[in-house]
Amino acid sequence: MSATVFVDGAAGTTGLEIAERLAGRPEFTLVVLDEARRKDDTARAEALNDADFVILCLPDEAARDAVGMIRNDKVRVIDASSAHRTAIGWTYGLPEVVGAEAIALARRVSNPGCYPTGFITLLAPLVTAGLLPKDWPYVCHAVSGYSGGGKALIGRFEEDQDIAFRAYGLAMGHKHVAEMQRHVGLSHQPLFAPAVVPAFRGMLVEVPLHLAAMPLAAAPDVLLASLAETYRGSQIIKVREDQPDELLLHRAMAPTDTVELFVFGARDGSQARLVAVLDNLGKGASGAAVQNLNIMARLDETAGLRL
Ligand SMILES: NC(=O)C1=CN([C@@H]2O[C@H](COP(=O)(O)OP(=O)(O)OC[C@H]3O[C@@H](n4cnc5c(N)ncnc54)[C@H](OP(=O)(O)O)[C@@H]3O)[C@@H](O)[C@H]2O)C=CC1
Ligand SMILES: CC(=O)N[C@@H](CCC(=O)OP(=O)(O)O)C(=O)O
Repeated sequence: MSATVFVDGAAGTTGLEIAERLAGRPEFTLVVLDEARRKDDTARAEALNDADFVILCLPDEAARDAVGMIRNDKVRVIDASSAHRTAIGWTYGLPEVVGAEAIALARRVSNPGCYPTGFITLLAPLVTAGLLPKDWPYVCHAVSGYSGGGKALIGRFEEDQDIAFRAYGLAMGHKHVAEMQRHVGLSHQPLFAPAVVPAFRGMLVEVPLHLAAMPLAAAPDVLLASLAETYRGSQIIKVREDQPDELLLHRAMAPTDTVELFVFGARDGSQARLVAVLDNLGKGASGAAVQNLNIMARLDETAGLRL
């Protein structure tokens, strides 16, 4: 018998891509509300309580409200918003870091943010292994395609074709900083400098490191070897052992649910640049939600993914 999956927010950017990834999967029966009822709280409450799985693709406040509407304790939730990423009672939905079994057993799973997916997959294993310090003030630069900001930012970039680069988060305190700190286990908040470029999807997340100035930092080749060992066998997180001269994002990037990790090291080992390249709508959102759904339903975790 197939499990029912209600996608709340299915008309949005993330929700649409989850529906695409689930289409044609016999293990699941997809439930979405039609245009007239998709914001009707009575219809939503019914769907939220009737489904085996609920995937929330909503703004944070609406996601919190949706969780509050669930009265049936059998319903299992995956929240794509940032509402519950450091909340008590929620499992952080990054199986490569928290372990798939924790997600398989959870009733409440919070999908990671797109930028934190890059930051945490790069740093968490290295800090846990003691190859980089946890009490260092890390910096994270990142650029994202404009679909990362949902329908509102898509509308803005498609209306104003003159924007070449948008730096933002300039007041600090971006909503992703808390989960970046928590799920790497850092003593200090990272300084996060995000930007948007006029490409629909795709992102590059970078952690530059002054290794020579850090206490107990391993050499770049040791960092690379550790990441390669951590993700050996993963079909989703691929550690690239080469050091290309440049990394490009393309305006018409094909959707992917993979993450590529790079370690660029200075010849004398004094500096390194850790870089993750991913699709904000893939492992950064919809692909991660489907991977977590597969794990929670104890199916092949890569089923329906674009690898
Ligand atoms: N886009 C991305 O790359 C990523 C997004 N996320 C997160 O996923 C969530 C969804 O984002 P995204 O798809 O980009 O956003 P969108 O703005 O594209 O979609 C959100 C959808 O939610 C609907 N909605 C808003 N309020 C309600 C409500 N009260 N009841 C029912 N539906 C409602 C909106 O309706 P309407 O169409 O009428 O506006 C819209 O269709 C957000 O929390 C976002 O932060 C996480 C990682 C990456
Ligand atoms: C380009 C852009 O605007 N990106 C969004 C983050 C997208 C994302 O990861 O969504 P969550 O916040 O739910 O994690 C931002 O910076 O707010």
